[in-house]
Amino acid sequence: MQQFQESIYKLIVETSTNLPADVREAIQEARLKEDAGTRSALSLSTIADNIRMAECNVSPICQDTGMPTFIVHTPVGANQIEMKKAIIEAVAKATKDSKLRTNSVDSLTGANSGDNIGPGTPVIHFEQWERPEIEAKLILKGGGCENKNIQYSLPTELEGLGKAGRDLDGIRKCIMHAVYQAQGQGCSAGFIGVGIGGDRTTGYELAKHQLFRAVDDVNPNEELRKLEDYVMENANKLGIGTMGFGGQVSLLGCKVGVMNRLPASFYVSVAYNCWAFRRQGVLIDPSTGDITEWVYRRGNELPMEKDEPVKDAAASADSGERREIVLQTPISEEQIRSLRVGDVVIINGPMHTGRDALHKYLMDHDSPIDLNGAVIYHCGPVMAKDGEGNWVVKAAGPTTSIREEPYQGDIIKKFGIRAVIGKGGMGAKTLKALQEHGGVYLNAIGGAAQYYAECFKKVEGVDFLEFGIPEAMWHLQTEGFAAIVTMDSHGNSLHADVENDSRAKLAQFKEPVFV
Ligand SMILES: O=C(O)C[C@H](O)C(=O)O
Ligand code: SF4
Repeated sequence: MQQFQESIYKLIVETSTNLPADVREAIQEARLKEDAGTRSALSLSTIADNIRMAECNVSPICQDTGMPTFIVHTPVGANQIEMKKAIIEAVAKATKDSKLRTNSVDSLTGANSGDNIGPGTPVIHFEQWERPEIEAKLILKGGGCENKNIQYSLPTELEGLGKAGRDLDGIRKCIMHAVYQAQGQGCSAGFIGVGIGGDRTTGYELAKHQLFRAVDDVNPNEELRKLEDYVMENANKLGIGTMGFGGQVSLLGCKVGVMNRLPASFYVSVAYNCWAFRRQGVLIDPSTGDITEWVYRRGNELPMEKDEPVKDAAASADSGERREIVLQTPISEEQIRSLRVGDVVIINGPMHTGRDALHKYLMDHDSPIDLNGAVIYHCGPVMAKDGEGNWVVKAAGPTTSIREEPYQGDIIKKFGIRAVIGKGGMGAKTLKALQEHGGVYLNAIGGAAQYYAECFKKVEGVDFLEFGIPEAMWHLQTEGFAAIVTMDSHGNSLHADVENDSRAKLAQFKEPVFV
């Protein structure tokens, strides 16, 4: 069992740090489709850089290493109880080694278990098969894209698309809507797994299982193959683009499965996965516990091509229309008011992380440090201690900002914050506060956790470690953190623009296609 545990550990490390070749291929193709110099193209090169860095550093591609979900096939008679224990041990070790973030949180108290072990985590499904080897597959699907999953109950009425009936065309509309409603918040461009039928639980399960298909496979069901092709061709006409910046590619893969349903229910369940589509699998020899084969082509088969990173390319992009502005924290109101949507800013100086627990806390408590002119980074990093006991940032991309929408505007005003960095954009209340107070929202590239971790030169301190590592307030000395102004202090929001634009585009898919 010791060797089996070691093999599972290798599977976890590979999944978290080395994006498989089929996923890389889809990202490379997207890069070719985006016009050079656009925000989406620049973001894709940062993503490519990040994939390369994660592989090279053997560190998480994205700081959110998700809900570890294993699907294990075992020969008849194999001891699944012992295997489960070994998988749990391997998860705990991978967490200790900073290959996984501490991601298992008590839902009632908010306490982080610290090792990814707890009721319901990790998720392990066993199934027997009549083959002699063990197959273990793993998906690490993060919380931001999980939040963008959606389940439709047909018949229904869909925004922009009208009636969706209990037929293939109704299903088509649901899938188009699913891509639209995700916008950039699940770190588009994304992959979707779709489950048709089942009940509420098995429908979602089927949808998630579709994500285990290779990106380049062909659906054996002719009708579903046509549906997948249709979605791949048309979803990209929505213009959402990488991170919701607008662009040619919003979807990188679509896989649809079907199962029977009850006469009264007709669910279409959609599992949305970000570009950081981390899934891998291994075949294991039960007599030795050794890995005999990898299930998906590994990342090293397809090196990501090098390109200029966003901060270097941005200045020359779009024939000088895009400005690059270097800001030193604390930032003045005047500096902030001079920024416009589309500007690239490079931040130097102290920065502070803060996400869900901190925002809730700050509503009715004081801040442990002066936040006047400060930059708050919506980020739950992976942290580790070095040989001397000092904290180091191992992975630190942005988290979805919209979750802080109920608090953000009030907190900006209460503490004098000048810039908020996150991803996916924020809503009307925050936009109003940015305008009134003089603040900006800066969009970083979701999932680019290695790329941003390099900008944090020193950990100055931490508050609220009792919230758990991801939720604590980390004080970070920052150098060269590049982000794009997507909401400014003049009432402009790129997110609102792209959403309105894609809503209008969605309407072109209203007419029946599969009749
Ligand atoms: O939890 C995180 O760090 C990020 C999350 O996956 C998100 O996409 O918002
Ligand atoms: S931050 Fe983005 S890339 Fe990372 S898990 Fe969340 S949705 Fe995926």
